[in-house]
Amino acid sequence: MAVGEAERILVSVRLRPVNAREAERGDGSDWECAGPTTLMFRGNIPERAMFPATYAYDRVFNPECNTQQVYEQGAKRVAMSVLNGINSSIFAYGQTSSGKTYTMVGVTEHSMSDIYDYIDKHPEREFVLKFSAMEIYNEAVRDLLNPEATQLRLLDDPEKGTVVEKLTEETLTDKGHLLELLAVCEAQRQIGETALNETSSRSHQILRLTIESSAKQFMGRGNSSTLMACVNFVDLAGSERASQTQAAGTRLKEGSHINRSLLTLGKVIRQLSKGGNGHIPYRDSKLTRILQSSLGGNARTAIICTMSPAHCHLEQSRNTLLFANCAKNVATNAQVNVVMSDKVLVKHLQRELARLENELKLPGSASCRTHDEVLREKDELIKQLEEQLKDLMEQRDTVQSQLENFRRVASDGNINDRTTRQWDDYSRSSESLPRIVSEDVLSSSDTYDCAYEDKDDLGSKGLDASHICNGHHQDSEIPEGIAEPHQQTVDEHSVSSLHQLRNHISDRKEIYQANIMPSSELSEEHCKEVPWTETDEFRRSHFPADRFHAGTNSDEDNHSESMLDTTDSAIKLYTCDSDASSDTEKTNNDESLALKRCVISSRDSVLNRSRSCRASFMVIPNSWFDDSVIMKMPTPGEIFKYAPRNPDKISRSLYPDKGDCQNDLSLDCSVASGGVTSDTVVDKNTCNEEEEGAIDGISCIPKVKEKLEACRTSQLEGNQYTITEDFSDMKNAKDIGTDIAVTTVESPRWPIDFKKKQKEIIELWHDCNVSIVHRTYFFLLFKGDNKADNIYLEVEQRRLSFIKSSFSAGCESSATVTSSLRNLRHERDMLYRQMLRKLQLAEREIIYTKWGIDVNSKQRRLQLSRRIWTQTDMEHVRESAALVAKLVEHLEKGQAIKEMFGLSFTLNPRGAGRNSTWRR
Ligand SMILES: Nc1ncnc2c1ncn2[C@@H]1O[C@H](COP(=O)(O)OP(=O)(O)OP(=O)(O)O)[C@@H](O)[C@H]1O
Repeated sequence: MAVGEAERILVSVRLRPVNAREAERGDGSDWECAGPTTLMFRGNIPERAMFPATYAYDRVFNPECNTQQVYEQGAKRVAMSVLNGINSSIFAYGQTSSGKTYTMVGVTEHSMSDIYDYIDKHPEREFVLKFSAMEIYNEAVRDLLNPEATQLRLLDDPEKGTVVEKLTEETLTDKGHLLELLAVCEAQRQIGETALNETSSRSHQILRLTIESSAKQFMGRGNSSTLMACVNFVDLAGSERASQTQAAGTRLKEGSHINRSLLTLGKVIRQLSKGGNGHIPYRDSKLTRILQSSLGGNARTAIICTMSPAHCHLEQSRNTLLFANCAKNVATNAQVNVVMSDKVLVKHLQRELARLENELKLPGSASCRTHDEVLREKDELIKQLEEQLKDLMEQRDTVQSQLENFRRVASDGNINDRTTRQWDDYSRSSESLPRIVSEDVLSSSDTYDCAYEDKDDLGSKGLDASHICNGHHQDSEIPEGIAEPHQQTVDEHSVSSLHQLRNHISDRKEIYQANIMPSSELSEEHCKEVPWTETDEFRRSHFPADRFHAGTNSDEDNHSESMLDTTDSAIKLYTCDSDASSDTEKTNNDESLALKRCVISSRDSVLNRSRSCRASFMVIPNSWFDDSVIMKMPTPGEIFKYAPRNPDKISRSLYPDKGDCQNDLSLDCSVASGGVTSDTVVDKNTCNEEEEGAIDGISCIPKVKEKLEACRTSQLEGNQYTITEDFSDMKNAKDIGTDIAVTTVESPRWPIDFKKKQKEIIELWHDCNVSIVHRTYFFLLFKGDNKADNIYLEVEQRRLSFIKSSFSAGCESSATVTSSLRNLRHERDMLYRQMLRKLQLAEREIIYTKWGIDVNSKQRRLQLSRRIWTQTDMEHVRESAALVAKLVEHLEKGQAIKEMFGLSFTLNPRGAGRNSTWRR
């Protein structure tokens, strides 16, 4: 086998003859050699079938074989490798009295003899032989050539591996010298008498011959190289059973050390035989540490396993054969060890350098391929990045052109300008109130559920009249709240309604909330919200008049008025229409504040939106600025009117006792799927099969079923049942694309819950360093006068709770917390700058005074910016919101808003997709 190739340990098994003691006991031989490599079990034992009958090794030697043959066929090749600069080791392994020492003495002598023969035959080379010998006795290393020496230490050498410190190394003068030293070793070795062996070796003996050789003709010129290797002759102590050796005292102690180190050797061999990168416990014994390089390392190795064929040693023999089986699978990695002179080393290195250079030049060489691959990968990466850049630029161009388009449309006198002007007029009429939150401050952002968009920005998303609120009637007024599948037509408002509305307007601010979504989703997405924004026509066709408590226009008008009357602080939503002129006309006719609910669409837009977002222009009341404003709840009659189902039934459901509905809850689930709409009202008294069936069709609302079940139970028990749970799950159902409108008719207690939730959210904003502008808008927009607000608050509260828990659990990197604080500071800086621009001197002074800031202090603006939204009490919050709304009115669209919203709604951009940069 060529050097450097994977080799395996050469394993042979030698059977010794049955000795006199065994023969006396009549212990016959269980084993015989079936061939040069096969050993067979011939014994007759009951459990025979449990063990293999034949064993194959590199060589097997029957009792008749002499040691010469064993050496020739089982060790010579390995031993002689040392002359070629290859480390080698020859082991004898087996139970006590099996013939290890007998074999190793012979093998060593034959090896030495052959080595000297070789030296004699190669006069052209100069050989230097060094001899050392040690034994490991009771886990102590002893120098056999220096008996006086104390226990030797083992050192780890980075180049040589484990070395035995201060081990005597004799340079041999001739063969006779070697034989003398061998005799010394034999004399020094620990031997003891056991029941099995009168001269039992009680230690592991390692005889080491190191050979250096150089070609004589190059010696002394500085350009010679030397081969250097060593050969180990290892005579291991024999594994033994105390019962068999009848060991006691010293012998017992020796035996336990022997067995322990042999056990480690067995583990090492077993582990090596498995291959792979598992841990090899070399360091568990001195024997394996010293022999580490000979076991699976830079060495050729031969192991001669010796066996007694006697039946009484069957178990030990089997163990020996198992060890041999493992050993034959151990691969070694023998190398020629060359010691070079400096000159040779330089030459060698130069040659190596030239070779490597050639490899680099030649295409197809291993290293070139590696470089090529790396280059190819880089090229691909560059290509990908270029494509991404191109995409992004295209998207930017598209958005820009859409913006231009929309601006053109807008400048043609569309309704938005007019609406804005009208609204400005209205808002100017109320000096004491926060001013309109400007369109400019609201730029596209998809950070949060709601992206804020200014009117011009609608155009930037490719919105023209046909894009906006496609599929909705232009004059559909949507009474606010997800719950109500009812809507009003602006045209149908009576003059008095408009008048009332105008009065309300004076208490309101315009904010709009616009979301971006692909146009392909527009109609579908919008339709998902149809149950509460659908047209009259649709409503009439699906909900015949007889199913309504008030099914006529007149009734609706009444309702409209009623709503205006009763929901003083309600947010009004108007769908934007595809026909701008109509809208304008409507606006003119109504002279009402155009509160546009616009779903903005752009297929090309890279600005995504959450499905839970709604795009709306909203007028928000300033009721939050005034605690005294208490929302009026719909009367039971109004609730009744909204439910698109049999009024009698609902009436029964809601008012079983003719009026008391305070603790009832009814769920109206309009499931629009495949053109089918089914309505179900659930309450404690109407849990009938019809309703159950309808609800069964809504697989995504398990809570409804639970409530039904609870209702039924309650009915059976005759108890009143109250459902006060939130409806976030239903909101979720809507979000995931199920067309469900949930109408909740619940206890008028919910405004109280709203206040509580609002307070919690304010605390959470504070804890989570949420954007000030976000807080402001949220605070102003969601005032709790409808169920939809409750859902938004629920979502907001849950999200913030999650963020807070993530912060406190350390789930989020400190960088996220830090960056949110940093962003908050930037936001305050922005407000600080805005103060000078947006507030008149007198106005500023009033505000400073109001906020307890010395009007003459140098840092008054800074102080003010640092105080906004720092407390969680309602008065402070209200003041902060009012001030921020005023300051952000005319902010440049884009950067500021991105920063502001970037910190609020995403914990961490990790894992964000390609559009993540857009999702702040
Ligand atoms: N192949 C053989 N032919 C003849 N006699 C042998 C052979 N092998 C061993 N013997 C004899 O068996 C006895 C025990 O042998 P040896 O001491 O070599 O065993 P061991 O394995 O070294 O035992 P221990 O582990 O106890 O040192 C010796 O008297 C030896 O001469």
